Amino acid sequence: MTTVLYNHQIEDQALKAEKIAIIGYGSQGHAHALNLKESGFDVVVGLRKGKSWDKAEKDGVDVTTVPEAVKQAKVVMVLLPDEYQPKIYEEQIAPHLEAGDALAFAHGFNIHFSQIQPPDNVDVFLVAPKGPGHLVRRTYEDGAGVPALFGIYQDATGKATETALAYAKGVGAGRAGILETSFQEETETDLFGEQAVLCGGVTSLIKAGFETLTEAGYQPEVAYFECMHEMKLIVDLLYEGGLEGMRYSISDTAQWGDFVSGPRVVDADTKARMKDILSDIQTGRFAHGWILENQANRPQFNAINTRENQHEIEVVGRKLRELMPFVKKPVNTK
Ligand SMILES: NC(=O)C1=CN([C@@H]2O[C@H](COP(=O)(O)OP(=O)(O)OC[C@H]3O[C@@H](n4cnc5c(N)ncnc54)[C@H](OP(=O)(O)O)[C@@H]3O)[C@@H](O)[C@H]2O)C=CC1
Ligand SMILES: CC(=O)[C@](C)(O)C(=O)O
Repeated sequence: MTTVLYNHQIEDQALKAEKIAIIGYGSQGHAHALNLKESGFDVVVGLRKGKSWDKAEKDGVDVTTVPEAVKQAKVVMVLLPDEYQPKIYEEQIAPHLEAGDALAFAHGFNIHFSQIQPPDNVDVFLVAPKGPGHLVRRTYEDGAGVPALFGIYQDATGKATETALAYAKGVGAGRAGILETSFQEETETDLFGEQAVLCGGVTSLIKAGFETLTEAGYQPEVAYFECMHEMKLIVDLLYEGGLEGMRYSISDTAQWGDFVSGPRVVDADTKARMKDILSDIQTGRFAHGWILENQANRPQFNAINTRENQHEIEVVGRKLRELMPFVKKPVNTK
């Protein structure tokens, strides 16, 4: 596998001579389209009429229908929700792919779990920023970048790696680092990370801590500041300096608490359950459940989402964030 690459190691003139279609303009789509455009690439966005189409037009990017964008482009980056990709691919993308085109993804789910099976005569690659799309955009605007993984599934032209690296540079990843992976490794590690650590793990930990404090009679506002608001500040220190950097900045009292109480919260049983989660991903059990949930029109997803949005931490948090103008507005209010 290729070592970590940066802008100075990546040639992008060939890709700059081609048109890139970004299919979807959501969290990742808007970031890829705007970052690539500002990096000097020729971008067209493929959408349906609606909220994203209006936003793309307002942002000044070239927007058209999905089939038209595919017809115009040499590289087609699919940034639709994973669960919608197979149907839209079959109906609106596949019929318009030509030999020598490139089909790209920011997550390997549908290729790895064989929900999309591309023709043999196109390149298929992955450029997966390791961060939420809105921060891929915000970081780029700040002059920095979010690291990305790239992977090659199919190299029909012999230039798939050159194209993928130029694309990754264009979205800003070359300012941070670009690491080679495979569709299997990106898919399985990304699903594991978002379930057991980043999203599922952290939100469960935050809610459990908040509930422990409020059930003990402490003010919900204090519990919110302790368990949710300060989480970003601690994670910022981890982002900048790892465990050592964070521990340098917190008190020795907090560091001792970290050492003696942390292992009581996350213990060997937790790690055993993490291995079960990884097994569900590797065997396809998770993917199968997600595909069925969407085929049934998301009954569990919608019920849990409603319940989560009504959790006391959300009620308290919305009230407090309204009082703190410095807290950046949630991405869904832009
Ligand atoms: N969110 C993230 O930060 C990350 C996401 N990824 C991957 O990126 C890909 C995109 O995810 P994400 O950006 O979160 O998706 P979002 O849900 O944020 O955005 C989806 C986009 O697809 C459009 N869309 C939905 N249905 C259709 C349709 N039928 N025809 C045309 N356009 C449609 C939506 O437009 P409309 O307004 O019309 O609904 C919207 O612009 C996924 O593969 C995901 O796994 C990878 C890394 C991180
Ligand atoms: C931001 C990211 O990479 C996630 C959490 O895996 C996702 O949104 O898919």
